[in-house]
Amino acid sequence: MAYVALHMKYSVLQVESILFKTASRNIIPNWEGGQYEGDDATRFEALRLAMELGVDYVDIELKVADKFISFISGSKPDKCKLIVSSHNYQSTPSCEELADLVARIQAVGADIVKIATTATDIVDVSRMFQVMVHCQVPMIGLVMSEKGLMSRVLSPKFGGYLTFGTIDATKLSASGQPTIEELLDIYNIRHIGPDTKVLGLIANPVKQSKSPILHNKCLQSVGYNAVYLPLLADDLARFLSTYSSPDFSGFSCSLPFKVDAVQCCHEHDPIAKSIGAINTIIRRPDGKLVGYNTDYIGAISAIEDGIGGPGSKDAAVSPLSGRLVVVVGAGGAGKAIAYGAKEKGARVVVANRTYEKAVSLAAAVGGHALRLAELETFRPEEGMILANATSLGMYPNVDGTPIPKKALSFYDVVFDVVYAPKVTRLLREAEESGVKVVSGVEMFVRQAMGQFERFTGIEAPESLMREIAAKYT
Ligand SMILES: O=C(O)[C@@H]1C=C(O)[C@@H](O)[C@H](O)C1
Repeated sequence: MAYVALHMKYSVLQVESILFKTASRNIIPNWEGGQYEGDDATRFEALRLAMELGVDYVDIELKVADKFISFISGSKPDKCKLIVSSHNYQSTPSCEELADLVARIQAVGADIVKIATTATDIVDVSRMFQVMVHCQVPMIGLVMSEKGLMSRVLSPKFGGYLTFGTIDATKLSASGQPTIEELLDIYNIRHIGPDTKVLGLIANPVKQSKSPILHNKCLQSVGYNAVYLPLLADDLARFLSTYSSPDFSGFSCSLPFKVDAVQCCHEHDPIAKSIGAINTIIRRPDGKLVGYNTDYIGAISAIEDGIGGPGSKDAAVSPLSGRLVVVVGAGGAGKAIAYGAKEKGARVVVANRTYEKAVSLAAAVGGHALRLAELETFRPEEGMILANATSLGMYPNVDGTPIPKKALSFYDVVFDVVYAPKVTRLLREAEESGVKVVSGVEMFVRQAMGQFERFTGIEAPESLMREIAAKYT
């Protein structure tokens, strides 16, 4: 498997096509987590031949490095650098253990140290970063699995010698590996260096999000030195306290952390405080975390313009005024929509799987609560508006929907916060029932505009955001 390694030298990247004998798992020996079951002599001979053919690097496992160096009896061409590697497919050791491993690899005569571990929690990556920034020799430090992605993209920021990307997304050599195209075109890795700010979406799941493509393309368009990452976290507070550097300067916050985020922030925008949910966290230079909610304006303005046409969000009297809005879901997005609908003069009904949460949110906005099952027959009046604020229908569970199709004809307008896929089962069935629909893509773009301006202090490039959202959702 030919590998393309993105080689960072003083943050100038050279994309080099390098044959790594052991880079691809199907020729990493099985005792190092790969699939190669042959003998070392055959492997060593192939590496020796590769050096003769002029490869820039040869990568050999620490366990057999002494044996390999004896095998080539010191006849390594000066041009070829020897990478000595260690793979851990189960976990990421402590900083001390990683530092000890660096020393052991150095001691066998490596030109470049390479340590690849596995993240069981996204905070594991911070230990690799700590060892990399203090390493006195060229070092490749990578943390495998989806939770380790930031180690691959931020390698140039923390002094990594190179990072790996696969040419074909269907043929990874290690879990969580991005493609070369993603590294270059989405993460703009050629321009990542020690001063690059880190932004990202803290959520679980996170793979479905289009925020990375949206924000990274817009950051590049305005020349702002930051990269936006999908951050698959298990605990919001632990993530924020681990990555506490001012360089980690702004986050989108989504399922399931929008309500937790309130307790994690030191200060809150008044609207976010009233809603009781945060989808945008800004770390000020003094280290304080400030919470905002851009879902509110994103969803409500999308629904208003969806009901009354473009510009209705600015009308003296909101098209929502006096209407009955049924909000399905009492989590972060549901709180934002229920609060926003009330602010716009609507009457609010909240339905939620956990009825007590529906009762609590309904009480907060002076509305009523429903059990999910009651949606099937709930039809107190004409002209109602339905807003789905659950993740039902979100990729990959695209067959989910919060309400039976036959009940959709009770509504004038149906809105879905879910934007991946762009046309959810709920929106499809609403259209089939002759109901006006408002896509979650509208909310997604509008809430992202507010976030972008908080992240950068620069007005969001709306037309570019709409172009990207149209292309990638
Ligand atoms: O990228 C997403 O899917 C996130 C989804 C949301 O609901 C927003 O509040 C976040 O800001 C972005």
